[in-house]
Amino acid sequence: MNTYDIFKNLTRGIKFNHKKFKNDFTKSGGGHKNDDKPKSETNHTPGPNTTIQDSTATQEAPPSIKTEKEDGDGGGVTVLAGVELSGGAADGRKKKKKSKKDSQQLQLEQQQEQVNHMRNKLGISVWGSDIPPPVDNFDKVVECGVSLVMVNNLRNQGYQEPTPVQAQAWPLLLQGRDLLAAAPTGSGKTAGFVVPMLHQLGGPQRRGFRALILTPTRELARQIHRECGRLAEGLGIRATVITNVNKARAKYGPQSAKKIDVLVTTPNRLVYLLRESDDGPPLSLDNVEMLVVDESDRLFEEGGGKGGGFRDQLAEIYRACTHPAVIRAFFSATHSHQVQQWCATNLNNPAMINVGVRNTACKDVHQTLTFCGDEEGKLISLRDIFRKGYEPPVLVFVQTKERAKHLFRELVFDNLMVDAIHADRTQTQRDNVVRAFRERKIWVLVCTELMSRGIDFKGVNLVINYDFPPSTVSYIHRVGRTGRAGRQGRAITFWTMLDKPYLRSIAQVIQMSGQEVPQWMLDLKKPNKSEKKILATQQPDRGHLSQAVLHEQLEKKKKRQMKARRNKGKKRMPETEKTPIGAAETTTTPRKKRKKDSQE
Ligand SMILES: Nc1ncnc2c1ncn2[C@@H]1O[C@H](COP(=O)(O)OP(=O)(O)OP(=O)(O)O)[C@@H](O)[C@H]1O
Repeated sequence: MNTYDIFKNLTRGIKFNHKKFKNDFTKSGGGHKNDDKPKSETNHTPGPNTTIQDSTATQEAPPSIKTEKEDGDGGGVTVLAGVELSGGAADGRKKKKKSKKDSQQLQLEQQQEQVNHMRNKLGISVWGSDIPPPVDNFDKVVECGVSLVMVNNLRNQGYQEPTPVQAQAWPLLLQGRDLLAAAPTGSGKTAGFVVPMLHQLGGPQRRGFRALILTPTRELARQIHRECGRLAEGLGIRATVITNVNKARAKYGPQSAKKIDVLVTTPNRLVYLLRESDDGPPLSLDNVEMLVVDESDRLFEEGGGKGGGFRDQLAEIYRACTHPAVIRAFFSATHSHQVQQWCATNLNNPAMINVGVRNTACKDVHQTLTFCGDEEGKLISLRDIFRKGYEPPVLVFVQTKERAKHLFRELVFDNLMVDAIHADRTQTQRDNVVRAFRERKIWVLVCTELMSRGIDFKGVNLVINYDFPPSTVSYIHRVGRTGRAGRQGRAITFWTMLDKPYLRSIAQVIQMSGQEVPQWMLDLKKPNKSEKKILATQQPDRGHLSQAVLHEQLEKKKKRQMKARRNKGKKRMPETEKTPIGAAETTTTPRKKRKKDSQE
């Protein structure tokens, strides 16, 4: 290759600006063709836009290369489209950078548009910085680093794709972000935190508890424990649930606890164990890398457990998780402003996600409100539903454990295969009832608020709110025991005049989930502050569930009174020890009078 060839290659496409470099051009004898120039090249006739970098070279710009004029800027030398070298070189660089930036920006905007479209389709809203796109199929989940073993475990459960909450929560938690997630009942929140948790743990490490899941009830803790087991199959990770604190003390001692990676429990049991002080607490949370609070709004409530409310217990547990890089995740079907505020203040760059319309009932549940007049009317309506034919299993919610007992006694002779679950039953009884209901040995389960949250009974077809729920949050969770994982369900809520002040708010929740309610219910007066307070703090006095219950209670009362009278008779002092008649006044002087007398 001679010098000309080298020069030609180097200056290919370069244009010379005659006007700008006129003087230099004249000085160097411009216009004289180079003698070294090959014949073929000399045949080129420079056109008006043909640029010449040096008098020695004449080059026609290739069609792909833009000329200055095409660029609309008369000052520079164009080497490649949009890139100028001399004259306006700086401008050109800027322009190139700008257009590169523009195209990158455009690409980013297009990607964001696609992500937004996907989120809209899945009903996901997000808050926080750098939220990764949702993973809407299992291939993308594998791309995020989740092991094939775990994805196969998900497929073995019959799951075909992630649910919306999983699609958005998984990539966030896999990145180690703190998270607050709200998604409808039955939308797969459990796997939403269990999958990234198991991924985070990797495999067994014999370092003690490395993940902790808190739930408000023992039943829910057991259920989550079971799900952990199913999804951890083949990973070697072990999970446990605290069923008995006394056994737990021995079981989770310094040696044995090391084998178990995941602890699922209610806060009060854990706090009890953490407070053991003689030889230090029997279990340690120092190695917990992931803390999950399920039903987080419930666990932020002040009341709710022995030894302080849930919130105090949660704070104690939170303090005991001392690992510097602990990931914290809060999940619930109902969003609480209080939890959101707390998370925004106390978590590390938290992400917040919401699926569907906030604080509304699952849209797959067909909901109705039935006026029953009074308590007798409710019982008649209930029997009517059963008489007309129903598809078990059915959950019937009542206000208190006493009412659960009474309704059970009413229904037990109706040939319904009925049982009841409430806090007065022993843990073994509760476990047996839950098992029997899952196995369809029980068709109708009378229950209290205890069963309203989180419990996943497959295929519950009907929920009956026999007693009006105490709040919209309670309503959402109760009716959410049906219509799970995309199945259809039905919920009937009985009401009497006692419930009228609170009818409007429940009617609104039903309307928000896309269903029709009579306009007059929506037009009812809003409960005032004091009514709201009363509803939130005390249950309405509903009287007796039925005449039979009333009769039974009267009988019981009579028996109690008779027994008390008998006991009183037995306790009377023997005749000889009786106070002399004259002294009776002094011994029976009322306390108030005695005090007054002494003051005098
Ligand atoms: N990806 C999925 N595809 C299909 N079904 C799923 C999927 N993930 C979970 N499920 C099923 O959905 C049902 C409800 O899941 P889960 O109990 O986790 O709901 P949840 O959102 O926690 O409800 P709740 O708010 O009532 O606690 C379960 O039976 C579960 O097996």
